[in-house]
Amino acid sequence: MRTILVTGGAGYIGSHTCQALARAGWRPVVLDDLSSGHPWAVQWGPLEPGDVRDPARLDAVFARHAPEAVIHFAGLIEVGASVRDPGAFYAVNVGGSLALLEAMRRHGVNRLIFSSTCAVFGPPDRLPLDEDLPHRPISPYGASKAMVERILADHAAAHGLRAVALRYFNAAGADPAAGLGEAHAPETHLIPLAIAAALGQRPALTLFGTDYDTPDGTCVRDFVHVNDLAAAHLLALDWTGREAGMHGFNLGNGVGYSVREVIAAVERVSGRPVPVSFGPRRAGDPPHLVADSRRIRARLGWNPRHPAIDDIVASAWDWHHRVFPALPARLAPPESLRPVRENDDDPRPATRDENGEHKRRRGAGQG
Ligand SMILES: NC(=O)c1ccc[n+]([C@@H]2O[C@H](COP(=O)([O-])OP(=O)(O)OC[C@H]3O[C@@H](n4cnc5c(N)ncnc54)[C@H](O)[C@@H]3O)[C@@H](O)[C@H]2O)c1
Ligand SMILES: O=c1ccn([C@@H]2O[C@H](COP(=O)(O)OP(=O)(O)O[C@H]3O[C@H](CO)[C@H](O)[C@H](O)[C@H]3O)[C@@H](O)[C@H]2O)c(=O)[nH]1
Repeated sequence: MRTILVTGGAGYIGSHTCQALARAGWRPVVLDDLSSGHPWAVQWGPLEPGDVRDPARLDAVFARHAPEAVIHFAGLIEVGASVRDPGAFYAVNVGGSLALLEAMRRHGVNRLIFSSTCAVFGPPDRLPLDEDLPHRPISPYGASKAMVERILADHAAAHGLRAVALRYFNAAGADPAAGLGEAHAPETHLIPLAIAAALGQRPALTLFGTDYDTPDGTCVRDFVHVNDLAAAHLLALDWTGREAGMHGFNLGNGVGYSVREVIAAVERVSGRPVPVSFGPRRAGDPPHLVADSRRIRARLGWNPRHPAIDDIVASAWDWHHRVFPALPARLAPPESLRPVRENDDDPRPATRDENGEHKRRRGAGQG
């Protein structure tokens, strides 16, 4: 069986991708510090707890498992947090990628798939967003990913790295049958928050800005099912077996939905109203992001199987209202590995110190 290292494989997109890798005959070894990931999401190979920035830990994992390739999901993900705490984002996203690349070189591994983002582009000059647009990120999060893309291109030229950067648009949906779904804490993403509001778990969903220059005044995003993202990683992996160099691909369905349209989809699927309140714009949010994914379709043969917004929302709804609440407590992380969060929405307990305060394992504003 072929072994692949998956950093951040205990997280949302990483866990779905590990399932796809296992189905394709790979043995995914997950390196994750569990700062936002979950042991219950690691089901298809070993979990190696650790920080991707730790060279000694990386050396031990590479030596023990001898992976052929790497998929690098580990990182901080929240645009708004990156505006408030940019240093943490550069440290983890850029520093972690550099440490990983050096470890790959030390261990003779030269195939890498990297989780990039549409946020590398910033507000674009044209829509939909194709790969030829310049990188002009407006958030530290987007800038950190753009820097890593540049670093990958330089490593490809200097060291023969074969890399694919997949620029996801908005990952959404779940695979409830596999026991997988989105479980960020605190949650910041639109669809899970709208579902939580429909379920009465929060008083209302706050609309961040209703005065954008878009058809209904709210931001427009391109939501792509997480299993369609997972499938793209398999195709990209094959590609690095054939093609030299570093290649970036935009990955979305090519259809935009406004925040209000997503709320309407949650109401249709759940049969419940989503109470809303109105707030100011969120820093770092571009108004309109829709992918032109013709390049990945043509070159890698990517073809999304769940493009309809109602199907995406229905899988998320099933996960959030039925599967996630029923996860047995024994699947919670052991105390020593348990991530500590502030404003924790997760019903399972977090580590607290003797004063009852949440302990934080690191200073980052983790999303
Ligand atoms: N969710 C989206 O819509 C989206 C969009 C574009 C890009 N991305 C990128 O995709 C990747 C995965 O996103 P996700 O939504 O699955 O997030 P996630 O938070 O669920 O997963 C990230 C994983 O990385 C781990 N991690 C974080 N810092 C680490 C470190 N220093 N060392 C080891 N592990 C660490 C976390 O514990 C978590 O399991 C990220 O790189 C993110 O920037 C996500
Ligand atoms: O409570 C909320 C949450 C979100 N939104 C709005 O809904 C839209 C989508 O927001 P998300 O937080 O769900 O997703 P983002 O578009 O901000 O973020 C996603 O795309 C980014 C690139 O822009 C990053 O890649 C990031 O990791 C990924 O989650 C945005 O306009 C946001 O302002 C609200 O109105 N209220």
